Parts: sequence; structure tokens; C-alpha cells
Amino acid sequence: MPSIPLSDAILSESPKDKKEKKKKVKNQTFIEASETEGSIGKKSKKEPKLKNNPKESVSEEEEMSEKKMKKKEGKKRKASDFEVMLNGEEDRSETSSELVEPVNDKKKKKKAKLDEVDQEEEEVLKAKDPNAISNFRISEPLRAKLKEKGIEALFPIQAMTFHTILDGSDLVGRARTGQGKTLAFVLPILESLTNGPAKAARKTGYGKAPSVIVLLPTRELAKQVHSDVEVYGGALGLTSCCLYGGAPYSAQEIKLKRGVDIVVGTPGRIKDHMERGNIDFSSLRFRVLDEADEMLRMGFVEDVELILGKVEDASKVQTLLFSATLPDWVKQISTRFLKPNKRTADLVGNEKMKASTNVRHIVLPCSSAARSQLIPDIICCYSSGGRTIIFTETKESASTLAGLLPGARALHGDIQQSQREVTLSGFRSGKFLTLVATNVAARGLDINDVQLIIQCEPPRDVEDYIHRSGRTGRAGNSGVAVMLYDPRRSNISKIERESGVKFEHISAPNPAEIAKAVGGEAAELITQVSDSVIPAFKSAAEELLNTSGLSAVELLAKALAKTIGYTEVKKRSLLNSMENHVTVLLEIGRPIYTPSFAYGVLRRFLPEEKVESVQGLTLTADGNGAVFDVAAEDLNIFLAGQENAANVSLEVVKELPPLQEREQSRGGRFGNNGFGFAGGNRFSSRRGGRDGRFSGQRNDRFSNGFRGGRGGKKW
Ligand SMILES: Nc1ncnc2c1ncn2[C@@H]1O[C@H](COP(=O)(O)OP(=O)(O)OP(=O)(O)O)[C@@H](O)[C@H]1O
Repeated sequence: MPSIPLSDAILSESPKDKKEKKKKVKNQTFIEASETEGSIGKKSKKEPKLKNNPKESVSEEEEMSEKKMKKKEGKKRKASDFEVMLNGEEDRSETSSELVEPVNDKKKKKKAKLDEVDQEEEEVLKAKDPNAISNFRISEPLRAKLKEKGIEALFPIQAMTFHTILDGSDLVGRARTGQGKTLAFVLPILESLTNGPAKAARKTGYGKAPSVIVLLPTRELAKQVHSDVEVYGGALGLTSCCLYGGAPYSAQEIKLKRGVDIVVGTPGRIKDHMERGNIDFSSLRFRVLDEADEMLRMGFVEDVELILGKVEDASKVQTLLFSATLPDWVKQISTRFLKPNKRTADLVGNEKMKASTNVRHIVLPCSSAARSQLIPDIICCYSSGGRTIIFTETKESASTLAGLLPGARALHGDIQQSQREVTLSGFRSGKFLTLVATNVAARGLDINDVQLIIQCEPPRDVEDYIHRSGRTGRAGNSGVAVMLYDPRRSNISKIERESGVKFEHISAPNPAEIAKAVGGEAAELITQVSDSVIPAFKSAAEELLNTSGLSAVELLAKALAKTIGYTEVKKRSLLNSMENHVTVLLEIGRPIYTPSFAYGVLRRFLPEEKVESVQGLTLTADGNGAVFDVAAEDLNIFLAGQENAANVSLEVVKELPPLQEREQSRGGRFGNNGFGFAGGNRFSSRRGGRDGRFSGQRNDRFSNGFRGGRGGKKW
């Protein structure tokens, strides 16, 4: 992840703090300048020495690596060291030992030395990174744990806020999805509790009251954040528990009774524990609202206020509020919870692009009826073999779609919590690669190797788009987010405008694209088949070759297609992505103002049943035409008919023209759960994939009886 200079971000602060920061930035610039000077000086001093190095028994290659080594060594040496090198003292001792050693040992030794040098150089380079963890007041056990987890430097939002939080300020933090906001609050809080200002007040011993409370909008997210708290807090001897709904109270109560330093959870369950007298907030030093906007939008305002209001002396408590999206109304509400001198670290600020910049944002026209057939092809072409999360608007559509996609599982609020946990852990561990979820998975979830996000329709709010698409492209990785939209009903320009995303428009993947994407996978499956099958199947293969009238290559192509479940390749229309349909443009030499006018024109030269078979008629943005889908088998009837109508032109389009958008309307749009059960689903025969994508597994159907969360959320 690239480091963002502090000046590129907005960190609002008091005048006194500004002075401090100026001082720090000045120091930082100074360090960088002296480093540059240093490296130039080293180079000029080192080269003459290497030229003069008296090596008799070494090959040219060895001499080159020797030079490389010296060069590397030179980089980490101080000026005084160079004096020594120039005097040749070091080289003399090395050369003398080399002379008595056999060549092989000498090579090994040199290689070991080179490795050592590489490692040391790496250490030096890391230390030079202003965001290297060694540059922050992070204690040794925590540093070691971070290193163990592969974290050598802080991400920009973490670097920006670490000392501010550790030094006691309230803070509002915003950074795009996947940029490490969790550790941005976890690390300084842990340090403050163990080595910083909150240490003195922290209770210890059996039954201790918690020092920190972290509130999150969903159970899954609470568990995820808690696992970070457990890992890093555990390294410092801090204890924690996770309180969320749908799980038994008793285990949570036992933990609270024993006493913990940090409580992580969802507002509803935390409030329940408070009402049962299980939590004592008298020692609280930190309150964190993660995904604050979502929590408040979900109607948790009262619970949140009640929980936050439980502290005895608010002046002693630090409040932190983080999210990738902070609409103005949340900023206003935040003034109720945070102190007036709060700081703001905003890595998005007024930048146009609010969504993840590591994600390819794509839109694809598709009618609701065609979704379940199109989605497997999108997965083939854009998931790079990794995990896919598909977002639907309702719990019902999530279950239905998961049932239609082989190997997919559903996750939503009507599924029992224990099953939700099994599903999510199966997805995390790679037991299955396609998760169909409602917004319950939109926020914060950090799952390794999610390569593709599919949104079945544009979400209502731009925030939803930003968070859903942000489940991929995390921690500096790249990803793809495909949003399906119905050209007649959806309004994608609002999301484009408000998120700052410039959508890439594509049409449904064509057969060649699909074959290119999965052909290699099919070939690999075939090569994996043991040679032992050849004698058994050889005569059947020969007979097929002799009788089919096809060449060996053609037959093999069929076998490859069948291996990954394709028994037929169907063309799709551009407008609705419907199989075996084509998209046609109607023009009459003057504007077409309404769809009914367009239907009237069609009635002039087509029988009524053909007019009624037209799918998704939509006016073009310039008002001069209308596009619609017709069944491929009826195309000739349409084209022949136009010849009998004056001024009427009908043509098959190769590219969808810009279309008139409608304001998004909701409710009752998706009679059939939004997913057509078209006959002959060509994926029904998919078998044999390694990853469950093509395994033909049946999807577990989930009970609808349990309503998770509060207030009957639609997800
Ligand atoms: N300094 C770091 N170096 C390397 N990886 C990091 C660092 N900080 C965090 N990560 C990793 O980056 C990923 C994203 O972090 P996190 O989930 O905190 O992002 P986020 O900003 O909260 O995203 P969202 O807005 O979607 O909730 C996680 O896998 C986390 O372990």
C-alpha cells in the first residue's frame, strides 16, 4: 500500500498541535534529505576501492557478486567506515582467509554474507520508511506480534492517527475501504492501556471493569474486530470479550464476570447486558464507534446514546469514530458524542473518488430474469479463481440466488446465528467460493482473496455501493466489482456521481471470453486425469473419432467444455443479457417520445404476439430511437416486417447506445424473487470442479423463522 504523505490528507487540529506537526514534518523532511545525500556520497567513495581490490583466484562472476556485496555493504556504512574501507583493512583480512579456503566453501561463505547483507539492508530500508512500526511508540511485544502477522509499517490512516489517539484526543477517522481502520484504533488503544495515559486507570484482577468498548453494526464484524483485539491485545496481556446477539448470554456473562479490559460488540446485545447489570462502565477510558454511520443509520442511535451515556465522567473518556463513509448527518451527530476539540483524520476528504481506487468498477445491463444465468459467466471471467461475494437487496433473493448457483451459500439476517458463523467460516477457509449476501456482509468484512463483488442491482445509497465494492481490493490488493442494472429501471448515474466512480460499461461475457477465462482450468482438469484411464477408454474414443465426423481437436474442445459444465454456448443480448436474444434498435427518422409510441410503430408492421414478445423496450438517451430484445429465432420476422413500413429502420446493435435512465423505483420489482428459473440452465450439469464452483453442491436452505438483529431489517 502506498504511503500517503500527511499533507495529502486532512487532519484537522488545534493551532498548538499544528505547530507540533510542522516541527515533525520538518524533521521528517530533514531525515529524507540527509539520506539522499548519504547515498550519493557513498557511491562516489566506494567505486575506486572496488576497482583496486586485489583478487587473484576469483572468477569474473564472483568478482561481480563481490562488487555487489561491497556496494550493498557500503550503503549501510557510516562515513567513518568508508575511511576504513578505503584504507583496505577490511578487504585484507577477507582476502587472506579466502586464499586458504577451497573455492566451494568460499562461494558458500560469500553467499551467506550476501544474504546477511540483503537482510540487513532490508532492515535499514524498512527503518527509513517513515511509517515503519519502529518509528511509532509501539512496545516490543506488540511490534513482534505485528511482524509475525506480516505488518512492518503502518498504513497511512494508522500512521496519521496513532500518536493523536495515544496522546488522548477524540478523533473522527475516515479512509477508503480496506485501508486498515481497525488497527488504526486498536493499536493506540492497546498501547495507551499498557504503556500510555490509560494505564494508571486500568483496573486489574478478577472482575475488573472494562476500559474500552467498541461498538459495531453487525455480529460478523464484531467477531472480526474482536479477533484482532484478541490477537494484539493478547500479546500485551489484555483480555477481551465479544458480545453479540443470536448467541447464548451465559458464556458472555461468565467472561464479563471474570473481568475483561476490552468489550467488543453490537449495540443491542451490549445494551441487554447493561440492563441485566452485567457491565460496569465506571472505568471506561475509550469508546469506539466503528462503521459509525451504519450503526446510526440502522436505528441504533438510542442504544448507542444509552451505552455511551453510561460513563460517569465523560471528560476522562476518549471517543473514536471510524468509517469509510461519513455523511454530513453523521458528522453532526458525532458532535454529541465527541469532545469539541476532537481531531479529524480524513483520507478521502473532498476527493471526488470515494470508493476504493484498487477496484475495477464495472456495470453490466441485465434484466432480473437473466441474472442467475449470467452470474456464473461473470464469475468465470472476473473472479480469477478467487472468492466472489454477490449482494442482493433482500434476504429472500439472497436465499433464492444461492439456491440457483451451484456451490454458493447464503448469508443474511434471517439465518440463525450459528449457521451464519458456519457459513462465514466456510467461506473464509475456502470450502466454497461464492457467498450470496445481503448488506449484512457489506460493512467491514475482511476476507482474504475476495476477487470479485457482484451487486445484483444498484443499491439505494451510495454508501452501500462504496462498502459493498470495498469487500475486494483490500490492503493494497486489486479486485473487480460488477454491478448489474436493468437499463429500464435503474439509475446508475446517481451512484456514479456521488461515489466519484467512473464506471466501465461492459456487456455480458461472450463465448470466446468465457472459453479464454476457463479453458485453461478445463485443460488442467483433463491433464490431471491419470494415464491409467487411457487403455480403458481408448476404444470408445477411437469409435467416437471414426463416427462423429469431427476432428480430434473438435472432439477435445467438446470434452474441455463439458469438463467445466458447458454443454451449449448461447448468445446473449446486449440490453438484458438474455440468452438466445438479440438487441435491436428502432428508428423512424424523428423523435420517439414514449415507449407506447414505439410499441405503436411496431404494431404497424408486426403481428400482436410478436410485439408482445419484445423485451425491455427502452428509449435511447438522444430520444431518436428505442432498443429492445427479440428472440434470435424471430429476428428475421422483425427485419422483414420493417420493409413494409415507411421510414422505419430496425437494426441489430453491436454496442448498446446510451439510454434514458429512470429514477430508481423500489418495491414489487422482483416478483419471482428477481431471478428467473429459465429452463435448461446450462450450469445444472456442472460437476467436477475442484473448488466447489462447479461441484454441483446443493445449497443449504435456511430457516426463515428467526429474525436476526433489531427492528426487522430487510437484510
Ligand atoms: N499496516 C498494515 N500492513 C499490512 N496489512 C495491514 C495493515 N493494517 C491493516 N492491514 C490489513 O488490511 C486489511 C484491511 O484492514 P481493515 O479491515 O482494518 O480495513 P478497513 O479500513 O477497516 O476497511 P473497511 O472500511 O472495509 O471496514 C486487513 O486484512 C488488515 O489485516
